[in-house]
Amino acid sequence: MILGHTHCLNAVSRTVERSQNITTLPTFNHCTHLSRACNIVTVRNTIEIEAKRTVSARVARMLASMDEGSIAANMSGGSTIADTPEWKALQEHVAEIDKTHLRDLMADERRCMSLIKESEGLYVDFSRQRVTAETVKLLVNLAEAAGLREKIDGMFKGERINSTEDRAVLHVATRARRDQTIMVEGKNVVPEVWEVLDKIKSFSDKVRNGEWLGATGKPLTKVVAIGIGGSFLGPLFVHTALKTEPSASKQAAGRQLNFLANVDPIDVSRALKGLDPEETLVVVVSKTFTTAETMLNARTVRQWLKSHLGPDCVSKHMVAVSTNLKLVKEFGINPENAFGFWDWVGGRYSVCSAVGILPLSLQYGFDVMQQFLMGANNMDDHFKNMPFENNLPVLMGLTSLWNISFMGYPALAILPYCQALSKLAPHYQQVSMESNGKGVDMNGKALPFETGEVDFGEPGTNGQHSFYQLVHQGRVVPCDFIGVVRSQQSVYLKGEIVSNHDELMCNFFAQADALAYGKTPEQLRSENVPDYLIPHKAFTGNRPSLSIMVPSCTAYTVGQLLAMYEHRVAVQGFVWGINSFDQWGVELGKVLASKIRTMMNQSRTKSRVILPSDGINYSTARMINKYLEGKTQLLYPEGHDTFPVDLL
Ligand SMILES: O=P(O)(O)OC[C@H]1O[C@H](O)[C@H](O)[C@@H](O)[C@@H]1O
Repeated sequence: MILGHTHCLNAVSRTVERSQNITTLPTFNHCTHLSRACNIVTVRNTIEIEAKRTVSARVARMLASMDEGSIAANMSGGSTIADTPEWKALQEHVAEIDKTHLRDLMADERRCMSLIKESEGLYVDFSRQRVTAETVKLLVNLAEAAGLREKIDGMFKGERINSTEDRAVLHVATRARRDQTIMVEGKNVVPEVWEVLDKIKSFSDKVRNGEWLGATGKPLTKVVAIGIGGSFLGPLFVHTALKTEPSASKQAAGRQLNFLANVDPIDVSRALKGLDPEETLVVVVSKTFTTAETMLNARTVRQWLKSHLGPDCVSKHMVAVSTNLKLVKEFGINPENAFGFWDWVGGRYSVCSAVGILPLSLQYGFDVMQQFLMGANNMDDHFKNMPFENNLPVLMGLTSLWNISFMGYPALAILPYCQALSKLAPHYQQVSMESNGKGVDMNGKALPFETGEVDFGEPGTNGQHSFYQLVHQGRVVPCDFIGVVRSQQSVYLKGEIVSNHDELMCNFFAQADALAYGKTPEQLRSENVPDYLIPHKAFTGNRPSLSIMVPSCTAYTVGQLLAMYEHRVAVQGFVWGINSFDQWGVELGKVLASKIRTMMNQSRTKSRVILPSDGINYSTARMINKYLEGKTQLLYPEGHDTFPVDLL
């Protein structure tokens, strides 16, 4: 019992020490280290007393508010990765690292050399992480204790590692080479993958070369991709990355790809604005084909097409990407015009399936997208085969886990110094936060530590003029800096001392060192900064970051980056012992929205006031009634569609 307490209170103390630098405190009611044998009330009192002695009043208050139930609920048996000696060794190692400053660590060139990895054309520099060779060794030990190698192999072998949905996790198969073999339950799935890819090539070629025409005989040069979440963010990331890439943009000449994700009618209006329905092809992208937002948007756009082109236009103007071909047919899309994928591809991991490859091939041509698939496949091979010490996604996953679980830094800023990568952060937000934002392990046991990280980001240098202040002098937020050697676009003005891209990259190099080194009061004094300003102008430094440099931002390297970040998330989840491939946390809100939808319909059609007795709380009922009073939307006119004003 004492051991358990000591361990938990160490975590508490560390967190409180850093509490100026983090957003949330850990969930102490997940303390599984409390001995089951001891009396629950005594446990709580002991922690309270200890906590008051060792940590701040804020944490003590939190602990005091824990009820017996929450402690008891988490005292079930079984162990987690946090019970292993390898985890504990890392916890103890934190004290060693706390004695160091990055300023000194960076002076050790041998250390830096061992932390810079060059592989697959990528240059990845871990030297500004708060780690030493010893930390890496301990992290690799932890990975081995967690069975990381077996788990990676299990994923590639098509084992049903998504246990709560009883599914394999094989997005790697969607970018497999034609001659690769990836078995799922005794069957090689690669031929099926290529059957769909061949169909995408043939269809996108026909649309692009004018063989496939719209209902009125016009070429379909505009594409609207309707989808949300994983059926949107990955394709948007890749589309944004390739827009200004010279060879891809040449292929896209005269073509346009718009996305429609939000159920907000404003998004409908913006996605369709300026489009001629006669020249527009609509791709409905939904793994399930049941997502409320996507289906309402699909019905809305179908109506927009029909109202302009007549009732029979759907077969020429609408195609679908889904695993649910039955619902595609019921929607009215010819199954011949549907592009399938499989339940072993998770939504947020689906950009390499038809979800991304169809709309992107329509825009850039299949050959460009094949380069993208090859880049992702290259990173898959690297991830599968490379020893942990030189495995880029493994090292990224382990160092981020170190930051989150041991150093107490729960966020990550993704800062590409490349405008083309501006949608990496929103995409990665879903991949990371939906995958690893979990509270229980694979067996449903509450975890004694928090998982997941808070991801956000903006391209540099924009972020520098926005939120970097906090990152430099406020909370500690580990950063991923991503730079590109050769820009997609080159500008070098006569008379300027550097090119525009060099100017951008000067910032990329500077920011990582500014975070690591900071600026001391002594330095400021030597610059004659007045005393009263010294505390304001000092930078503590010692703030960790990762620097990634890619040779150029092409379809191939974008594929590599995508897969590297996907696998980073898998590594974290595998080591924490959670299921990174389900997403039950998104369900509750959907169920409540559906309940409110029914009430809203009754209220709109029968002018009925919503009451708490309808099974809704007072505050929500009152707020909905207030909304309904606003009369921003009148009763739906019988038999008429209303479109956003812009599209009327
Ligand atoms: O592709 P769909 O079935 O329409 O799903 C779209 C999205 O909706 C869900 O709410 C999930 O949280 C996402 O993981 C998914 O990508």
